[in-house]
Amino acid sequence: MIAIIGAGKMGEALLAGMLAKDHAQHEVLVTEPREEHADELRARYGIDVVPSEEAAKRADTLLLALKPHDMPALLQQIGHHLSAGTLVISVAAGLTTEALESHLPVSVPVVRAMPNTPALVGEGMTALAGGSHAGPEHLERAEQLLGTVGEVIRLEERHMDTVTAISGSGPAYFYFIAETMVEAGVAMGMPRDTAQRLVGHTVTGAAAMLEGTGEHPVVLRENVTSPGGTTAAALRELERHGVRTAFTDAIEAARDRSRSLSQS
Ligand SMILES: NC(=O)C1=CN([C@@H]2O[C@H](COP(=O)(O)OP(=O)(O)OC[C@H]3O[C@@H](n4cnc5c(N)ncnc54)[C@H](OP(=O)(O)O)[C@@H]3O)[C@@H](O)[C@H]2O)C=CC1
Ligand SMILES: O=C(O)[C@@H]1CCC=N1
Repeated sequence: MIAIIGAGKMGEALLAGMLAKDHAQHEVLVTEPREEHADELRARYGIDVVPSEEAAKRADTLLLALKPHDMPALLQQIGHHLSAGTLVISVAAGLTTEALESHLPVSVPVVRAMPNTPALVGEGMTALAGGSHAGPEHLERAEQLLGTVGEVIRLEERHMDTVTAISGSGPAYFYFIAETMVEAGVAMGMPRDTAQRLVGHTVTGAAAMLEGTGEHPVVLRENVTSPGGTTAAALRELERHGVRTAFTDAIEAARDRSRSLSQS
Protein backbone atom coordinates (compact mmCIF):
# COMPACT_ATOMS: atom_id res chain seq x y z
CA MET A 1 0.00 0.00 0.00
CA ILE A 2 1.24 3.48 -0.95
CA ALA A 3 0.17 6.63 0.87
CA ILE A 4 0.57 10.07 -0.63
CA ILE A 5 0.61 12.63 2.16
CA GLY A 6 -0.16 16.07 0.76
CA ALA A 7 -2.08 16.01 -2.49
CA GLY A 8 -1.38 19.53 -3.70
CA LYS A 9 0.03 20.21 -7.15
CA MET A 10 2.90 17.70 -6.96
CA GLY A 11 1.16 15.07 -4.83
CA GLU A 12 -1.88 15.06 -7.08
CA ALA A 13 0.27 14.89 -10.24
CA LEU A 14 1.95 11.78 -8.78
CA LEU A 15 -1.40 10.33 -7.71
CA ALA A 16 -3.01 10.86 -11.13
CA GLY A 17 0.06 9.55 -12.96
CA MET A 18 0.23 6.41 -10.78
CA LEU A 19 -3.47 5.64 -11.12
CA ALA A 20 -3.24 6.08 -14.89
CA LYS A 21 -0.41 3.50 -15.00
CA ASP A 22 0.29 0.53 -12.79
CA HIS A 23 -1.63 1.30 -9.61
CA ALA A 24 -5.15 0.32 -8.66
CA GLN A 25 -7.28 2.67 -6.55
CA HIS A 26 -7.27 0.26 -3.58
CA GLU A 27 -3.44 0.33 -3.52
CA VAL A 28 -3.22 4.08 -2.92
CA LEU A 29 -4.23 6.16 0.11
CA VAL A 30 -4.11 9.92 0.35
CA THR A 31 -3.94 12.37 3.24
CA GLU A 32 -5.25 15.88 2.67
CA PRO A 33 -6.20 18.15 5.58
CA ARG A 34 -8.78 20.34 3.80
CA GLU A 35 -12.06 18.40 3.80
CA GLU A 36 -13.32 20.11 0.64
CA HIS A 37 -10.18 19.09 -1.29
CA ALA A 38 -10.35 15.60 0.25
CA ASP A 39 -13.89 15.22 -1.11
CA GLU A 40 -12.76 16.37 -4.57
CA LEU A 41 -9.99 13.77 -4.53
CA ARG A 42 -12.37 10.98 -3.48
CA ALA A 43 -14.79 11.95 -6.24
CA ARG A 44 -12.13 12.41 -8.94
CA TYR A 45 -10.00 9.33 -8.25
CA GLY A 46 -12.17 6.95 -6.19
CA ILE A 47 -9.43 6.64 -3.54
CA ASP A 48 -9.53 6.64 0.28
CA VAL A 49 -8.54 9.93 1.91
CA VAL A 50 -7.52 9.25 5.51
CA PRO A 51 -5.74 11.01 8.40
CA SER A 52 -1.95 10.91 8.29
CA GLU A 53 -1.66 8.57 11.31
CA GLU A 54 -3.90 6.01 9.58
CA ALA A 55 -1.94 6.39 6.33
CA ALA A 56 1.30 5.82 8.26
CA LYS A 57 -0.08 2.64 9.85
CA ARG A 58 -1.58 1.14 6.69
CA ALA A 59 1.01 1.94 4.02
CA ASP A 60 4.41 0.35 3.51
CA THR A 61 5.55 3.28 1.35
CA LEU A 62 4.83 6.89 2.25
CA LEU A 63 5.26 9.56 -0.39
CA LEU A 64 5.43 12.91 1.36
CA ALA A 65 4.49 15.89 -0.82
CA LEU A 66 3.99 18.64 1.73
CA LYS A 67 5.63 22.04 1.64
CA PRO A 68 9.10 21.85 3.16
CA HIS A 69 8.19 23.89 6.27
CA ASP A 70 5.20 21.60 7.04
CA MET A 71 7.38 18.49 6.93
CA PRO A 72 8.97 18.43 10.44
CA ALA A 73 5.60 18.53 12.24
CA LEU A 74 4.18 15.82 9.97
CA LEU A 75 7.19 13.55 10.49
CA GLN A 76 6.94 13.91 14.25
CA GLN A 77 3.22 13.16 14.08
CA ILE A 78 3.54 9.97 12.02
CA GLY A 79 6.93 8.68 13.22
CA HIS A 80 5.70 6.35 15.96
CA HIS A 81 2.93 4.89 13.72
CA LEU A 82 5.37 3.50 11.15
CA SER A 83 5.91 -0.25 10.93
CA ALA A 84 9.37 -1.78 10.62
CA GLY A 85 10.49 -1.45 7.02
CA THR A 86 8.09 1.34 6.05
CA LEU A 87 9.82 3.45 3.42
CA VAL A 88 9.52 7.23 3.61
CA ILE A 89 10.02 9.10 0.33
CA SER A 90 10.08 12.89 0.52
CA VAL A 91 9.74 15.10 -2.54
CA ALA A 92 10.26 18.32 -0.58
CA ALA A 93 12.70 20.75 -2.14
CA GLY A 94 15.79 21.41 -0.08
CA LEU A 95 15.18 19.00 2.80
CA THR A 96 18.15 16.69 3.18
CA THR A 97 17.77 13.06 4.17
CA GLU A 98 19.71 13.95 7.34
CA ALA A 99 17.15 16.62 8.24
CA LEU A 100 14.24 14.27 7.48
CA GLU A 101 15.81 11.46 9.53
CA SER A 102 16.28 13.79 12.49
CA HIS A 103 12.47 14.01 12.89
CA LEU A 104 11.87 10.25 12.61
CA PRO A 105 12.59 7.27 14.86
CA VAL A 106 16.09 5.84 14.40
CA SER A 107 16.62 3.56 11.39
CA VAL A 108 13.55 4.54 9.33
CA PRO A 109 14.63 4.29 5.67
CA VAL A 110 14.31 7.64 3.91
CA VAL A 111 14.68 8.44 0.21
CA ARG A 112 14.82 12.01 -1.04
CA ALA A 113 13.19 12.38 -4.44
CA MET A 114 12.80 15.31 -6.79
CA PRO A 115 10.09 14.66 -9.36
CA ASN A 116 8.32 17.17 -11.61
CA THR A 117 4.71 17.80 -12.57
CA PRO A 118 4.82 16.07 -16.00
CA ALA A 119 4.46 12.92 -13.85
CA LEU A 120 0.75 13.66 -14.28
CA VAL A 121 0.96 12.52 -17.90
CA GLY A 122 3.57 9.79 -17.32
CA GLU A 123 6.42 12.04 -18.53
CA GLY A 124 7.97 12.94 -15.20
CA MET A 125 11.69 13.19 -14.45
CA THR A 126 12.71 12.14 -10.96
CA ALA A 127 16.10 12.02 -9.27
CA LEU A 128 16.57 9.90 -6.13
CA ALA A 129 19.09 9.83 -3.29
CA GLY A 130 18.98 7.48 -0.33
CA GLY A 131 19.46 8.43 3.31
CA SER A 132 21.70 6.65 5.80
CA HIS A 133 19.20 3.82 6.51
CA ALA A 134 18.05 3.33 2.89
CA GLY A 135 19.46 0.17 1.41
CA PRO A 136 19.46 -0.96 -2.24
CA GLU A 137 16.00 -2.52 -1.77
CA HIS A 138 14.55 0.81 -0.64
CA LEU A 139 16.07 2.70 -3.58
CA GLU A 140 14.77 -0.03 -5.86
CA ARG A 141 11.26 0.36 -4.40
CA ALA A 142 11.37 4.15 -4.82
CA GLU A 143 12.68 3.79 -8.36
CA GLN A 144 9.93 1.33 -9.28
CA LEU A 145 7.24 3.55 -7.80
CA LEU A 146 8.37 6.77 -9.45
CA GLY A 147 9.27 4.89 -12.62
CA THR A 148 5.55 4.35 -13.21
CA VAL A 149 5.22 8.09 -13.91
CA GLY A 150 8.36 8.76 -15.97
CA GLU A 151 12.14 8.53 -15.98
CA VAL A 152 14.16 8.01 -12.80
CA ILE A 153 17.84 8.55 -12.10
CA ARG A 154 19.82 7.95 -8.92
CA LEU A 155 22.31 10.60 -7.89
CA GLU A 156 24.50 11.52 -4.98
CA GLU A 157 22.52 13.71 -2.61
CA ARG A 158 24.92 16.64 -3.09
CA HIS A 159 23.39 17.13 -6.57
CA MET A 160 19.77 17.29 -5.40
CA ASP A 161 19.53 21.09 -5.11
CA THR A 162 20.81 21.40 -8.68
CA VAL A 163 18.30 18.76 -9.81
CA THR A 164 15.57 20.80 -8.13
CA ALA A 165 16.68 23.90 -10.05
CA ILE A 166 16.90 22.09 -13.39
CA SER A 167 14.23 19.40 -13.68
CA GLY A 168 12.08 20.10 -10.58
CA SER A 169 11.42 23.74 -11.47
CA GLY A 170 12.32 23.23 -15.13
CA PRO A 171 8.82 22.76 -16.56
CA ALA A 172 7.98 26.28 -15.35
CA TYR A 173 10.80 27.76 -17.44
CA PHE A 174 9.44 26.11 -20.58
CA TYR A 175 5.88 27.26 -19.77
CA PHE A 176 7.27 30.77 -19.32
CA ILE A 177 8.84 30.63 -22.79
CA ALA A 178 5.67 29.11 -24.27
CA GLU A 179 3.54 31.82 -22.67
CA THR A 180 5.86 34.54 -24.06
CA MET A 181 5.74 33.04 -27.56
CA VAL A 182 1.93 32.84 -27.50
CA GLU A 183 1.69 36.47 -26.35
CA ALA A 184 4.12 37.55 -29.09
CA GLY A 185 1.93 35.85 -31.70
CA VAL A 186 -1.19 37.50 -30.28
CA ALA A 187 0.56 40.89 -30.24
CA MET A 188 1.31 40.40 -33.96
CA GLY A 189 -2.39 39.83 -34.65
CA MET A 190 -2.64 36.04 -34.57
CA PRO A 191 -5.71 34.44 -32.94
CA ARG A 192 -4.77 33.13 -29.47
CA ASP A 193 -5.86 29.53 -30.11
CA THR A 194 -3.79 29.42 -33.31
CA ALA A 195 -0.73 30.79 -31.48
CA GLN A 196 -1.25 28.26 -28.67
CA ARG A 197 -1.46 25.41 -31.16
CA LEU A 198 1.68 26.51 -33.00
CA VAL A 199 3.63 26.89 -29.75
CA GLY A 200 2.30 23.70 -28.15
CA HIS A 201 3.28 21.48 -31.03
CA THR A 202 6.60 23.27 -31.54
CA VAL A 203 7.49 22.51 -27.90
CA THR A 204 6.45 18.86 -28.33
CA GLY A 205 8.42 18.58 -31.57
CA ALA A 206 11.54 20.20 -30.15
CA ALA A 207 11.39 17.90 -27.08
CA ALA A 208 10.95 14.85 -29.31
CA MET A 209 14.01 15.91 -31.37
CA LEU A 210 16.13 16.31 -28.23
CA GLU A 211 15.12 12.87 -26.93
CA GLY A 212 14.88 11.09 -30.26
CA THR A 213 18.09 12.22 -31.98
CA GLY A 214 20.31 12.36 -28.88
CA GLU A 215 22.02 15.38 -30.51
CA HIS A 216 23.42 18.22 -28.43
CA PRO A 217 21.00 21.21 -28.30
CA VAL A 218 23.63 23.34 -30.05
CA VAL A 219 23.52 21.08 -33.14
CA LEU A 220 19.72 21.10 -33.20
CA ARG A 221 19.68 24.88 -32.86
CA GLU A 222 22.25 25.30 -35.65
CA ASN A 223 20.08 23.13 -37.92
CA VAL A 224 17.23 25.62 -37.52
CA THR A 225 19.47 28.65 -38.06
CA SER A 226 19.69 29.29 -41.80
CA PRO A 227 22.49 31.66 -42.79
CA GLY A 228 21.24 35.24 -42.81
CA GLY A 229 17.75 34.03 -41.89
CA THR A 230 14.98 34.59 -39.36
CA THR A 231 16.34 32.39 -36.54
CA ALA A 232 19.73 34.13 -36.61
CA ALA A 233 17.90 37.46 -36.27
CA ALA A 234 15.89 36.15 -33.30
CA LEU A 235 18.87 34.57 -31.53
CA ARG A 236 20.92 37.75 -31.92
CA GLU A 237 18.16 39.60 -30.00
CA LEU A 238 18.08 36.94 -27.26
CA GLU A 239 21.87 37.27 -26.83
CA ARG A 240 21.66 41.09 -26.91
CA HIS A 241 19.15 40.95 -24.04
CA GLY A 242 21.34 38.59 -22.04
CA VAL A 243 18.82 35.75 -22.00
CA ARG A 244 21.52 33.09 -21.65
CA THR A 245 22.98 34.80 -18.57
CA ALA A 246 19.47 35.39 -17.20
CA PHE A 247 18.72 31.66 -17.44
CA THR A 248 21.98 30.68 -15.81
CA ASP A 249 21.38 33.16 -12.99
CA ALA A 250 17.78 31.94 -12.62
CA ILE A 251 18.87 28.32 -12.26
CA GLU A 252 21.53 29.30 -9.71
CA ALA A 253 18.89 31.26 -7.77
CA ALA A 254 16.63 28.20 -7.72
CA ARG A 255 19.53 26.01 -6.53
CA ASP A 256 20.35 28.51 -3.76
CA ARG A 257 16.68 28.75 -2.73
CA SER A 258 16.52 24.97 -2.52
CA ARG A 259 19.60 24.97 -0.25
CA SER A 260 18.10 27.65 1.97
CA LEU A 261 14.78 25.80 2.39
CA SER A 262 16.48 23.32 4.70
CA GLN A 263 17.40 26.22 7.00
CA SER A 264 13.91 27.78 7.16
N1 LIG B 1 5.03 21.73 -7.63
C1 LIG B 1 6.07 21.15 -8.18
O1 LIG B 1 6.30 21.23 -9.41
C2 LIG B 1 7.03 20.36 -7.33
C3 LIG B 1 6.94 20.36 -5.95
N2 LIG B 1 7.82 19.61 -5.20
C4 LIG B 1 7.69 19.59 -3.75
O2 LIG B 1 6.40 19.07 -3.44
C5 LIG B 1 5.95 19.62 -2.22
C6 LIG B 1 4.55 20.17 -2.42
O3 LIG B 1 4.62 21.21 -3.36
P1 LIG B 1 3.31 21.67 -4.14
O4 LIG B 1 2.53 20.48 -4.51
O5 LIG B 1 3.78 22.60 -5.18
O6 LIG B 1 2.57 22.49 -2.98
P2 LIG B 1 1.02 22.51 -2.63
O7 LIG B 1 0.83 23.64 -1.65
O8 LIG B 1 0.21 22.52 -3.88
O9 LIG B 1 0.78 21.12 -1.89
C7 LIG B 1 1.00 20.86 -0.54
C8 LIG B 1 -0.18 20.05 -0.06
O10 LIG B 1 0.09 19.54 1.25
C9 LIG B 1 -1.10 19.66 1.99
N3 LIG B 1 -0.80 19.61 3.42
C10 LIG B 1 -0.40 20.61 4.25
N4 LIG B 1 -0.23 20.12 5.52
C11 LIG B 1 -0.52 18.80 5.47
C12 LIG B 1 -0.54 17.74 6.42
N5 LIG B 1 -0.19 17.95 7.69
N6 LIG B 1 -0.89 16.50 6.01
C13 LIG B 1 -1.22 16.25 4.72
N7 LIG B 1 -1.23 17.22 3.77
C14 LIG B 1 -0.88 18.47 4.13
C15 LIG B 1 -1.68 20.99 1.54
O11 LIG B 1 -3.04 21.06 1.88
P3 LIG B 1 -3.74 22.51 2.02
O12 LIG B 1 -3.70 23.15 0.68
O13 LIG B 1 -5.10 22.20 2.46
O14 LIG B 1 -2.91 23.26 3.02
C16 LIG B 1 -1.46 20.88 0.04
O15 LIG B 1 -2.51 20.20 -0.62
C17 LIG B 1 6.95 20.69 -1.79
O16 LIG B 1 7.75 20.18 -0.77
C18 LIG B 1 7.75 20.95 -3.06
O17 LIG B 1 9.08 21.31 -2.77
C19 LIG B 1 8.78 18.84 -5.77
C20 LIG B 1 8.91 18.80 -7.12
C21 LIG B 1 8.11 19.61 -8.01
O1 LIG C 1 8.96 25.75 -6.61
C1 LIG C 1 9.25 24.86 -5.80
O2 LIG C 1 9.79 25.12 -4.70
C2 LIG C 1 8.98 23.42 -6.15
C3 LIG C 1 10.22 22.58 -6.11
C4 LIG C 1 10.54 22.27 -7.55
C5 LIG C 1 9.38 22.76 -8.27
N1 LIG C 1 8.52 23.32 -7.50
